[in-house]
Amino acid sequence: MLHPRNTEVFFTLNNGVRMPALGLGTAAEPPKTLPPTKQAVKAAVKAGYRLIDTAWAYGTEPYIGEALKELFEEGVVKREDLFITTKVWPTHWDLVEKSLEESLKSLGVEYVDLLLQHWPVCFERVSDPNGVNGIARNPTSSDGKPLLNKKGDHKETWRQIESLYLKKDPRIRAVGVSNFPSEYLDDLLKTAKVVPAVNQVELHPQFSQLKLRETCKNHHIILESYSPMGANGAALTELSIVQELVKKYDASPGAVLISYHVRQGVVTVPLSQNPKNIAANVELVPLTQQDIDALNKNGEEHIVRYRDEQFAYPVPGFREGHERA
Ligand SMILES: NC(=O)C1=CN([C@@H]2O[C@H](COP(=O)(O)OP(=O)(O)OC[C@H]3O[C@@H](n4cnc5c(N)ncnc54)[C@H](O)[C@@H]3O)[C@@H](O)[C@H]2O)C=CC1
Ligand SMILES: O=C1O[C@H](CO)[C@@H](O)[C@@H]1O
Repeated sequence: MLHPRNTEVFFTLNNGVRMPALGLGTAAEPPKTLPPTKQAVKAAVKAGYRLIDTAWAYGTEPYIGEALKELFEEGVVKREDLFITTKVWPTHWDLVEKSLEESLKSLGVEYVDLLLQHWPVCFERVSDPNGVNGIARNPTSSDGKPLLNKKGDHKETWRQIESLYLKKDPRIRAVGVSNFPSEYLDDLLKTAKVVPAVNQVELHPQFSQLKLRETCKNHHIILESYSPMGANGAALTELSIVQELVKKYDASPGAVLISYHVRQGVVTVPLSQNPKNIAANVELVPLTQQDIDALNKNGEEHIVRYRDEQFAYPVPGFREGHERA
């Protein structure tokens, strides 16, 4: 039986915008900016990817901008065929429009398809010549602890995002959040005028987040998985339950891990700069409901969060499993 490729699957957001199921992740931590990002974006688009996931905080937007310029000039793809996501970092919790303007300028495009609130957290803004556009990405106090803005209100970020959206600002087609647990979504929705279209969170067979899946389903919020390989080191590709499916379907582990999401209506954005892996992640493996249930069960019984952000510890669920601080 023939199956579509993961790059050929699209989901419809709660405002009617179509979002590709598979995208390319481009996270980096400045000042380790990543020129290879440019080549990765070009390889991914040539392999059929239409979604690029980035963020103001990654520092990779200028490299993505260079790749897009060349892809447009070479006639490989048109802007309207792509779906570009960027995000507002907690340093800009009350400066959403400025963040959007800086991202658009770096990307060299007139609009993004999806603007996300990166975290339900507020930081102090501290000057740093090595930061992103002169601002420290992860400001810390003298004791090394995250410099949270105690008077900040993370719901202000959503108010600013939804206000741009409600004004029909042509620079954004859809809006959403990231790293919102169920409790924060429920709270946001008490006052929100716009229901987020997407919630991008860590999600994979070692962290299946069944409660959050239910909350998002009830509100027609599409879930988007980050760290689908288990972040740097791609530990999930070695997981025995994944390896069993690799054998069962004669597939690559990357394809199994991506198909696990796509078959559940979840968008995912693996990071890779390796053309072989970029191509491998495209193959849709016809996992059965039984396979998916087993993977989800594993992710409830043996939870591992691969991303550990100390600044997020005040957010419910982000401290569990992490011993420091
Ligand atoms: N909203 C948020 O707070 C976050 C968003 N993200 C987004 O999600 C993206 C992906 O998440 P990451 O944490 O970067 O990790 P990931 O789980 O995508 O893993 C990346 C690692 O997997 C490897 N890899 C990729 N495909 C592979 C394959 N087929 N076989 C073997 N290894 C493979 C890569 O070489 C890299 O070392 C980020 O680049 C970013 O765009 C990531 C973290 C947090
Ligand atoms: O999106 C993100 O990626 C980084 C890792 O580079 C993480 O801090 C952030 O939430």
